[in-house]
Amino acid sequence: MKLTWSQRVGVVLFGVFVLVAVFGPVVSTISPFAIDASRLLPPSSDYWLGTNAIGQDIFSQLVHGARTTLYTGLMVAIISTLISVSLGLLAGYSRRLDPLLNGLANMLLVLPSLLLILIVASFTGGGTWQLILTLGLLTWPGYMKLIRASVLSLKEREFIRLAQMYHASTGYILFRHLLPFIWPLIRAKFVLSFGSAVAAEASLSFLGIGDPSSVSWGKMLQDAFSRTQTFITDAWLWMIVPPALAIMIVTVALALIGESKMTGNRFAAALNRKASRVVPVKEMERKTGCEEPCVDGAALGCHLAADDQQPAAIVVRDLQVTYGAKTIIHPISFEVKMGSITSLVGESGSGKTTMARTIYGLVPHISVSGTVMIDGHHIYLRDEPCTMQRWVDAAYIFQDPRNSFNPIMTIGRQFYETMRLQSSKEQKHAAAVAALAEVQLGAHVMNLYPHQLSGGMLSRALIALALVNKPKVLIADEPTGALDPIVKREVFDLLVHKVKEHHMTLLLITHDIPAALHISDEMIVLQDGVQVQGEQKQLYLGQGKRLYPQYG
Ligand SMILES: Nc1ncnc2c1ncn2[C@@H]1O[C@H](COP(=O)(O)OP(=O)(O)OP(=O)(O)O)[C@@H](O)[C@H]1O
Repeated sequence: MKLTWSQRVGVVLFGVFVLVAVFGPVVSTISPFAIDASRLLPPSSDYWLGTNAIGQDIFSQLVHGARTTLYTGLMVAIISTLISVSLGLLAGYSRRLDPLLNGLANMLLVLPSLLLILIVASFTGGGTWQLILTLGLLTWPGYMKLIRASVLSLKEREFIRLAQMYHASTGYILFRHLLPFIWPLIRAKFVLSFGSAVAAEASLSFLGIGDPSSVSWGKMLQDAFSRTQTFITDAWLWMIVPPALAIMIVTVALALIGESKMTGNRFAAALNRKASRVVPVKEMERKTGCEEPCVDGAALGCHLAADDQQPAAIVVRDLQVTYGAKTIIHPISFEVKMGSITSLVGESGSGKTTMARTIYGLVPHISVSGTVMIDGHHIYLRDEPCTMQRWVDAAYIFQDPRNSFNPIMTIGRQFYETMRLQSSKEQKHAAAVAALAEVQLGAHVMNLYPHQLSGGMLSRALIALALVNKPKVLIADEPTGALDPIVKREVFDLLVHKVKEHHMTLLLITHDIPAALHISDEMIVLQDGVQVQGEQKQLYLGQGKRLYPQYG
């Protein structure tokens, strides 16, 4: 992690006070409570910072006070951060818990926090731990709402939806996929909570709500301000300035460490790259006793294509997709034969992506009616006894390769997560390297992050990722859409070559009509969510040929 100069200043200043808190009480031989000197002595070689109005050593109080103040700050930061993060994650992720947790946070936010802390602290007594708990339990709502908002946006990403679909546990999704994205927020929350707790502890001790049995910087200030001698002599110089300066330096140091440049930029960068990695599944092993599809024509989900009795890899029957009152896909039926290439073409907004996502099971049940089967497995049948294994039975390539990888994980790690056929790390590594070699990428790519690869390399890596589990069916949504024409053609050819080499079934969404006509066994044309047939279809395909001659 590279620190800015201001953060380095913050770390050095804060480090000095941590050293004082740890070693100061050892160096200082005088007890902070001992009253064995004259009153209001100015700084000298015996009493480095002088004495207070009752003859106690101010240096000793300052170093012992550092311990109390920093300990309080640390504990409050830990408690408050833990509560913010866990409640923020739960509220953002769980629709059921959100109203309750968000309502609680809103309620605490509208109450005047200082007044609330004062009331609670007065009732709980003046102990250090009472103060820590009061501050820790009342200062979480602001960041909790920030974390909740981030999770609400992150959970709409493809990689989270896929993980949910394949029954990855909530804990796995929260810790492996969401937590890394909100890590910068957590870091900022911790550092800023620490600073505010130091200031709050000082303020409460100054107001007389603090632990009477321990010494703290706030208590030193309260002591100084309560004596008139402080102001009628020069004593304010050593009674008020040292603790006030210490509080100021520690809070400024923490503010510098937690400044937004460290947190904001990385957070924004992480969030701005839409992370839609493929399948992060832990718990999707095939259930035992599951029938092999299409062994017997009567078996569940088994279907033979009508024309030549070749098994159908994808069966779509009376499929309709509706978002609210809007019908995106009107009832449509078709089949894609095993080992064939079918292209789905149509104008922008005609529903191609919606159709592909629906076939792969990425659209909520509530929006879908009709039947979809992949390799004999129903996609939208509840209580389906034999669930399809994604990336073994079928794989999906998203539109934009740069958006298809999690930006904060190496390519290698993303390969490992999707693998289901290999058990040991060595086997996974070997399979990933072999898949990358198939698309002419070297093994070094495994150690790179997505931003270190060009668009063409990412497209190839995505194809390799799709191939690594040897799926029977591949659905590719404009896999070359974001590339320049030359690389586009190279990647397109590579994809088709690999599909044929591995005898896979390909459902391809593309705007490249001439290329689609060249490679496809079947063409499906969509217009406003309706399948176009006959003369109208030929007319559209003919127009496409003329409009996009560069692809021909
Ligand atoms: N989640 C959604 N909620 C509401 N409407 C949606 C949603 N997703 C897509 N749509 C609508 O569905 C229609 C079809 O969108 P879709 O992305 O499937 O088109 P497309 O043919 O793939 O377009 P393109 O070629 O530009 O990618 C559009 O009118 C779009 O606004």
